[in-house]
Amino acid sequence: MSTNTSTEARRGKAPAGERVADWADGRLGIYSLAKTNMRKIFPDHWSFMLGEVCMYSFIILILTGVYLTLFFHPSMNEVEYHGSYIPLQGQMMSEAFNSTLHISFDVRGGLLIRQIHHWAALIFLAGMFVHMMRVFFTGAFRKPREVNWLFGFLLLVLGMFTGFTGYSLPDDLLSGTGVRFMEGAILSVPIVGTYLSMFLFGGEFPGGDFVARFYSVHILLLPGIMLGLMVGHLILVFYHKHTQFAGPGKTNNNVVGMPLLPVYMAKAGGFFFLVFGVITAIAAIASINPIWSMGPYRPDQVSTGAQPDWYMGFSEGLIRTMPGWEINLWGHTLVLGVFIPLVIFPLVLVAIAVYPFIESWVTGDKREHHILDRPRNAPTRTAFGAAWISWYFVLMIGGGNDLWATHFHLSINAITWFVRVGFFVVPVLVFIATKRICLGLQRRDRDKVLHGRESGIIKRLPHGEFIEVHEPLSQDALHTLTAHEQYKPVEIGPTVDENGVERKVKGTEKLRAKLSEAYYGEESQIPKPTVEEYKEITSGHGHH
Ligand code: HEM
Ligand code: HEM
Repeated sequence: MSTNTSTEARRGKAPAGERVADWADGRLGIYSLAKTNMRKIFPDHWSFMLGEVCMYSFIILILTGVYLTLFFHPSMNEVEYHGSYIPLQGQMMSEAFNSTLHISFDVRGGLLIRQIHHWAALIFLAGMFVHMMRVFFTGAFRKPREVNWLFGFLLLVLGMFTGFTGYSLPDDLLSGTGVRFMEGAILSVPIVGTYLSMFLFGGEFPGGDFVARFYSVHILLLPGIMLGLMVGHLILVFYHKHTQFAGPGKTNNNVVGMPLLPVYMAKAGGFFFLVFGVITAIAAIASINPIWSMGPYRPDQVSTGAQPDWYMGFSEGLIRTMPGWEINLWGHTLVLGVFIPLVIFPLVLVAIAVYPFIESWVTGDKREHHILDRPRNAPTRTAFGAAWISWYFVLMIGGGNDLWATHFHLSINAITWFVRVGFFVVPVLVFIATKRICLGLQRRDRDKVLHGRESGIIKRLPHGEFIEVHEPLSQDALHTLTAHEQYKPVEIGPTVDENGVERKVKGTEKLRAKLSEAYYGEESQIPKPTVEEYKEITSGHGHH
């Protein structure tokens, strides 16, 4: 203490900022925390900004959501409308709908904030979708990041349900139709369906409770869990350190990039305002969910062109295109036309969650990976990803079959049949095409390494032959194009033991060997050039 006082006396009083920092360090240990973390290196690539888009749109959702809670009344009590929107004057409606009209027409900045909230939700989910694709196609989910992939997956699913509960709140004709859809799906569950529905709606649909219930789920429960998961997600990104693309000087044991402070923080701060600005500009220009033109919800009415928000479109597609099968058993009806889609719905999503574990089982690869794959170098994975996306989009076409029919003058039955057939056929075609494209790109890389880049310069040789001059690649480019590993498929191994006794090969072993062959067999990768090949061609014997 005395030394401190004497140093202080010698130097004069420390600046206020330093004193505050010292005060905080004495209580929170911020110096050592900052020392270890503030200089943390982040690699640079545009696709690493997608995670940030999710984070910023989530923050925007919280900020605008809080503003909306100040004026929104989560109640289904009937009231008569007396606001400034003339066409609905005197109509009976729920307080929820009434207050959303009030937000839209009478609260200062209300409509803009509502629109920002809704657009941010759409962008949040799109951001998560694309971010997930980035992580998937580059193999960033591999060890040690599988748990973080699961955190992300939960964020995606919870995000979808938060969005669903959100757009159900205003209690307009469109949102009510969406909730009715959900009620139908719940009712199709054998034995417990009716009880579940009674429990959720507090009696016969729509009852008088669901807006209030969805409200607590929407503003507290789900965002609370998501916030926790997001913090966990980011802590894990910090803990594992970020992955990076292959390149000179980049290895599995280092990270090449910019320090968190000041460079990355400055960029991230700017990027937050950019995302906020773009969402606000969209919200100010493009109308979204104009509930006044839909009117209040009445269970005996359905709005035309009813569409859920985009991320729920695939589930709607499942139901709209499924044949209306029903079976009657002992006086009970099992509505397979709704129940089967209800079962497929989580399967489409769970396929995402389990993928990292399936891939590591199939490939037998248990090592850590911090260098990302170029999608072309993992053709089977890339093909699976593309097939899954095509599946999702085929179902989305099914979800909007009425709009496709009216906008493109098509028969609704033709679209339904297209989706039914496409559900099985399109992913297979996309899988095959993607794999071929990846292999083609691998061949091109091989060619570039061995023969150089096509320069577009045509030369005529003295004897009249025309040739295109190929320029050799730089050492950096050569490294990047040949840095990927090429695996060998896992094999079943000897089927007789050391005593010559035949052992039983398990079905799972056979499956694994088959799948592994599909991942890394001869058909699934083009051998990358070897040093010998390169030397032979570039030593002057080659012709370019
Ligand atoms: C992941 C986060 C969230 C998503 C995806 C989301 C999505 C939505 C959507 C799509 C709507 C319908 C908006 C409309 O009227 O057109 C909505 C409404 C609403 N949200 Fe959220 N929201 C989220 C978080 C929050 C949070 C954290 C709060 C409050 C703290 C909140 C409060 C509200 C309120 C009060 C409404 C009803 C008012 C209205 O519909 O205009 N939201 N939300
Ligand atoms: C609220 C939603 C989410 C937020 C705020 C978020 C945020 C982030 C951020 C900021 C990063 C680091 C920068 C980057 O790589 O983009 C990251 C990395 C990561 N995210 Fe997300 N993410 C979300 C959803 C998801 C989803 C849906 C998945 C996958 C299902 C996922 C899986 C991952 C993985 C595995 C990493 C590590 C990638 C690497 O080190 O290369 N995240 N996330």
